[in-house]
Amino acid sequence: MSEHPSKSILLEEKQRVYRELDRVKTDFASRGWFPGTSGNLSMRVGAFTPEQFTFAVTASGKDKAASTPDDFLLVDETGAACEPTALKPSAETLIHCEIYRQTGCGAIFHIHSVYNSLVSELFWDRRSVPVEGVELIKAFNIWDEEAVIEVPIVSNFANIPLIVPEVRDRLDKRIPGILLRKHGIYAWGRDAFEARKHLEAFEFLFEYVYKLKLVQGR
Ligand SMILES: CSC[C@@H](O)[C@@H](O)C(=O)COP(=O)(O)O
Ligand SMILES: [Zn+2]
Repeated sequence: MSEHPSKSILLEEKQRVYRELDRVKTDFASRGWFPGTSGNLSMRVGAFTPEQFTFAVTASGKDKAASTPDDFLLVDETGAACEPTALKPSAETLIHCEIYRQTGCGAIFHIHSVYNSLVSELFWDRRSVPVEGVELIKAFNIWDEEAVIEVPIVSNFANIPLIVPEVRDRLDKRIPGILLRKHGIYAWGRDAFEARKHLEAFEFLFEYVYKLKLVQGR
C-alpha cells in the first residue's frame, strides 16, 4: 500500500499554508465576516487525487479574530486529523472534503454574512440565486456579454453529513461557490488569492441582488 500523501508533507509547506490561512483569517475578521465564531477556512497541501488528499482547516469554535498556535490542523480526505492533536477540525469539514473531491481546488473559504443569508432565503423556492449581467460575474472567469449565472442553494441541515450529497448534486463547476440556506457561502479557487477574489465577488453580487430587488419592490 502506498504511503498517504500527508506523511510526505514537508513541515515548511504546512507552515506556509498555516501562515497564509492566518493572513486570510485576520483580513476576514477585520471585515466582520466571522460573526459569533462562525466561518471556516481551508487550504490544500501536497498531492491531490479525488481519492486521496490532505488539507489544513480551521479548528472548530475558535475566536477567528485571534491568532494562536491552535488555529489550524491537517486533515485527510475523510476529514480525520492527520497528526495526533487535541484540536477538533471545523464541524463543517466534510463539506470542504466534498468540494475538494469534486473540484480539485486549492482553497475553500466559508463565511456567514447578512446578504448571503438573505438571498439564500429570498431565492430558496428556485434553489439558486440569479445574477444577471453584472460586471463582477467576470471574477468567475465568465466573460459572456450580459452573462446570467445561478448560484446554487442547498439545505442547511444540523446534521452536516446530510448536506454533503446535496453539495455533490448541486455544485456547478462553472460557479465557484454554493450557498447553504440561511447559513452562509462556501467559495473556492485554485489558491487562496483566487478563493478570496471569488468570495469578494459573491458578497458584492449578493448585496447588489438584494438591493435591486428591494428598490424594484418585487
Ligand atoms: C457558531 S455558529 C456557526 C457554526 O455553526 C458553523 O456554521 C460555522 O461556520 C463554524 O463552525 P466551526 O466548527 O467553528 O468551523
Ligand atoms: Zn457555517
